[in-house]
Amino acid sequence: MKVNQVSLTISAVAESQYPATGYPEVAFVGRSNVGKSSLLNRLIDRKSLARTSSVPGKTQTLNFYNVEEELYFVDVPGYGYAKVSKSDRAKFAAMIEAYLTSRKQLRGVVQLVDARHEPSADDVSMYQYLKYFHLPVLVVATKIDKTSRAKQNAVIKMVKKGLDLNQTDHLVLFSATTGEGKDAVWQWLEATAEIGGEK
Ligand SMILES: Nc1nc2c(ncn2[C@@H]2O[C@H](COP(=O)(O)OP(=O)(O)OP(=O)(O)O)[C@@H](O)[C@H]2O)c(=O)[nH]1
Ligand SMILES: [Mg+2]
Repeated sequence: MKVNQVSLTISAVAESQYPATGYPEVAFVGRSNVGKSSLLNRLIDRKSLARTSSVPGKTQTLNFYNVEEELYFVDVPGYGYAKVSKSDRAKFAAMIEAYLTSRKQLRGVVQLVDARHEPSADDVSMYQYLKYFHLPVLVVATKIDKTSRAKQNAVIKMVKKGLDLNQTDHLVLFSATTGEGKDAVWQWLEATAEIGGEK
């Protein structure tokens, strides 16, 4: 999909603030600093609409991006960041949980993992959690630009095994830096959110 119009509708911390338009939604989850906001920017061809940072913990709210008045991308705070205080972590967890488990418009979740490392215990928990609630998941192994081509098959194996990836879920190797994998992510998004449009 070629995105012409996209804007941040709201940075929400409570359900009452979620948009009421009823468009399908896709959420982006993953460890802090894994590259969620960067993936989002790459998908919509904007350099920095979603704020990114080399310091983990940048995204602290549920950020709803209206894409072409057709769907929302929801940028979710990262998990597994040790420097976030315990009480803040509990707050984030409750907010994310409420959203993932009760949002009717949520069609699927893009879960990011770092292509350079085995999925962490937090990654595994998150994947199991999403599967428990029967949410379709696209696993994106990102920062693939930091891995040599020769190792790509090994990355696929490592991620599939680490998460015990379900047959029905897909895996895409991705780089926000080079754009590799972008079309494959869009294909999944369009199919999952049931939206049309040319790329
Ligand atoms: N080389 C490379 N760097 C990346 C890629 N994606 C993200 N980064 C870098 O990783 C850092 C974190 O990226 P963000 O997109 O802010 O990560 P995030 O998951 O949104 O982080 P939080 O909002 O803190 O949870 C930034 O310095 C990005 O430039 C990628 O595909 N390749
Ligand atoms: Mg972010």
